[in-house]
Amino acid sequence: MIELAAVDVVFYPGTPDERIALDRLDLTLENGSFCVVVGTNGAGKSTLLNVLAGAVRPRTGRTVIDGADVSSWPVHRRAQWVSRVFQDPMVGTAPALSIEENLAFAAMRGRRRGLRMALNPRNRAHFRDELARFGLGLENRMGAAAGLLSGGQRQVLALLMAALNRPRILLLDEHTAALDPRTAQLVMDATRRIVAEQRLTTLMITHNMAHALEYGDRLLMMECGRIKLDIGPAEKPRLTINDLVQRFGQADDQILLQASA
Ligand SMILES: Nc1ncnc2c1ncn2[C@@H]1O[C@H](COP(=O)(O)OP(=O)(O)OP(=O)(O)O)[C@@H](O)[C@H]1O
Repeated sequence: MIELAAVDVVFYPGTPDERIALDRLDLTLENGSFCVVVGTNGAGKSTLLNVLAGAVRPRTGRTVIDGADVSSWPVHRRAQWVSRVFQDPMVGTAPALSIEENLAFAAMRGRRRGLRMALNPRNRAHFRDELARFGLGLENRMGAAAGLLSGGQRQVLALLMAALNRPRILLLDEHTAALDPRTAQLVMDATRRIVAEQRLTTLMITHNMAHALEYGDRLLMMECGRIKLDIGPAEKPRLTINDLVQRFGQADDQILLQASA
């Protein structure tokens, strides 16, 4: 279970530029929950993910993962439990390393062993099987540098790397926003499969309202650093885009535009 309790994040406190990014935010995520996070620009969504990853240290509050208080753990220590896929496909993979080396690095995370050890025949066979499931032919290019892949292929690799060691929480930060619609669909389908197969506790930020409705079993709407709406598994399947706009009281141009896209 993931718990955030009374988490406050304020940038530039006490100055004219003060920004309250998270406002005494409480959140509990059950294990295996696939939670979608929506909200307007500046609502605090990325800050929420940054707090969970340890990239932003809150002014107050606690972050607890499966009973362990990780509030003071830096990013690298949390990396064994927390995986993240970013919007930019170039961020999650090392371009000069081959596909299999990238995967081996991901497999090594949090363990004291060398790259060569992680590139053993058993792991290689596992990487090949996992890559083959995407249907992109990447399993036949395992020695190719990741930098030679398309953005969509790199994002698939980043997703596979993020999920490889079954993290305690998977953070998806608009991970399909930079992809063309067809590739975005492929990555979303892969996301759904991986999350379901491994029962990964997942938080996914999206500005795509169709994705917000279609994926996940819980939906959070953030506004001004708070959770404005929290829709659970019983209610979410029945939600429509019109419901969302009405219930959020938000005839917001951005949301309406993306809903109709
Ligand atoms: N590193 C930072 N330094 C200063 N202010 C920041 C920083 N990160 C976020 N903020 C501010 O905190 C608030 C929340 O930002 P955040 O990026 O979490 O919102 P968001 O919901 O992810 O927005 P978007 O949808 O545009 O990505 C905003 O007012 C933003 O300007």
